[in-house]
Amino acid sequence: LILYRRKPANMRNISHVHKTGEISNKTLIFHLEGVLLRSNSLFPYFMLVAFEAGGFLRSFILFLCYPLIWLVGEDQLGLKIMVFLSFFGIKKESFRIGTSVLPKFFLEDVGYEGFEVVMSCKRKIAVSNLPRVMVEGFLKEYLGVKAVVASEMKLVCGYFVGLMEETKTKEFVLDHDILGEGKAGCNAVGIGCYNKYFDQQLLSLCKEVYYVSTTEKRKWHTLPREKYPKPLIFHDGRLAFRPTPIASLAMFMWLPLGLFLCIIRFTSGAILPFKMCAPIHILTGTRLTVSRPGSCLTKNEEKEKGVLYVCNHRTLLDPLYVAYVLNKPVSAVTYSLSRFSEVMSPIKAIPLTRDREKDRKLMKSLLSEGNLVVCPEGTTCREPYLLRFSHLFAELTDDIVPVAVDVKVSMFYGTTASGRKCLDPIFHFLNPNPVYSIKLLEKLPRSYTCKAGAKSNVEVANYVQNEIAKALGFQCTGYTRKDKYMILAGDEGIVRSHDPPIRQLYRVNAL
Ligand SMILES: O=P(O)(O)OC[C@H](O)CO
Repeated sequence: LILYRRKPANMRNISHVHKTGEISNKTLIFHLEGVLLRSNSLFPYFMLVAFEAGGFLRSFILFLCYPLIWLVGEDQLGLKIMVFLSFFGIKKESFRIGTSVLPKFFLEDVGYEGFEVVMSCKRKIAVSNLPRVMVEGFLKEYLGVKAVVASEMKLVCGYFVGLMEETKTKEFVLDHDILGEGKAGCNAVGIGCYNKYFDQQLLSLCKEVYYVSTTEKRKWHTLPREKYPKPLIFHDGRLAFRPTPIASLAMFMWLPLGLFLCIIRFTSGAILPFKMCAPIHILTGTRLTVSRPGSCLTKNEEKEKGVLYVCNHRTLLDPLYVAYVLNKPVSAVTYSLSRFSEVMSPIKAIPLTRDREKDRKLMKSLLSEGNLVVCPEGTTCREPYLLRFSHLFAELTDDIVPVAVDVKVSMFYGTTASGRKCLDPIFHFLNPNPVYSIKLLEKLPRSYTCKAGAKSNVEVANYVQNEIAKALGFQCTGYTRKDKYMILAGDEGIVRSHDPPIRQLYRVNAL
């Protein structure tokens, strides 16, 4: 039984869209929450805004208000309460969550069946009850919608006051000539959901109207990753889970214990020798899986110096885990290392300058002293993709060992593009069971090196990138650090180089 709040005369069920196949050349007006998203609750999206833009305290207040929001209705007064609590006092200029954080969560909530219908139309107009700043980035970037009809947020001196302007949908559509084709009497098709508010005036502009029932939506499948209209490679924000009310409750209940475990994990890692901190890490719930190449290393190879370990970059902690697995002294070079991380690092960690000559000299001298770990992507990537490998490392030595690194977290991401980088290890260790996986691959064959094999540095870098991708089942891309930061933070990710390291802790004998 399908119940509709209001059934226009020309209304049909969405399942008819496929049968007729007539809408591909028409303008489609669809309701984002009603037609694309499987979940009926908007709370997680506001929780993300509150947490990422406002912090723990703001998200906690929003969480405490959830019973009231639920009572007054998430679509009605509850929406206004969520908007107010999440946005009040946030600076508009620095608000990038709509493009850097929310698209991942929207994509994970998209229903495959609704998505197929929406994407079958070339010209799409989206309507949403959420503020424009939350949805526009996703709708335009991933779905290619022509226009978004959603509320603007009121501003005072560049800050959100937490109130939405009233949306005059029909006027907006007509004024901007979004429908074209002579406005009234145009060839538009509307799709809404029976229990979601979908501007009735807007519907009156449509020749055909389709509705989705909630019964139908419950049977919808999640959109498989390979069907994403564009690969999701970069995203920002600390929360690694969808903050539904129940999941948020779990997070807030976990925090006191999590903080305690985080302090133990962090301080033991920074102060104790690896051999002593390993059992502490295991007891506190961190996991490490290691895989080594088939051919066993000879005693001489184990003691070898001057080996360059080239790994992909998942978090700031990659070189530490590689050092732990190797169980021999190594140094690490890395870009954008915060002073805090540099000081706390239990291995010799030195920031790169991005001046090719200076970096070459630095890495050469470190290799002459011992083994070195380098992450040529130059920045971390959270998804199963590898960014372009900078080829500087390939020129330095022929003794190269690729290392494939992966990390699994369930609550917080230990990386950030626009947040405080010094908190990266703290957030990583705040996870209940962070899992690290290190795969040491075969040393590069002589034929695939620059000196002995006469390969170009680019060929070697690409070869290593491919070997690591194969080992992890990831995809190689040509994206760079600059691309990532332009997308997520709106800058090039250039780090102000600081003075020479004030303190480097040589923990060689700690091994
Ligand atoms: O993700 P990023 O840009 O903070 O990169 C991490 C740094 O390279 C520190 O290892």
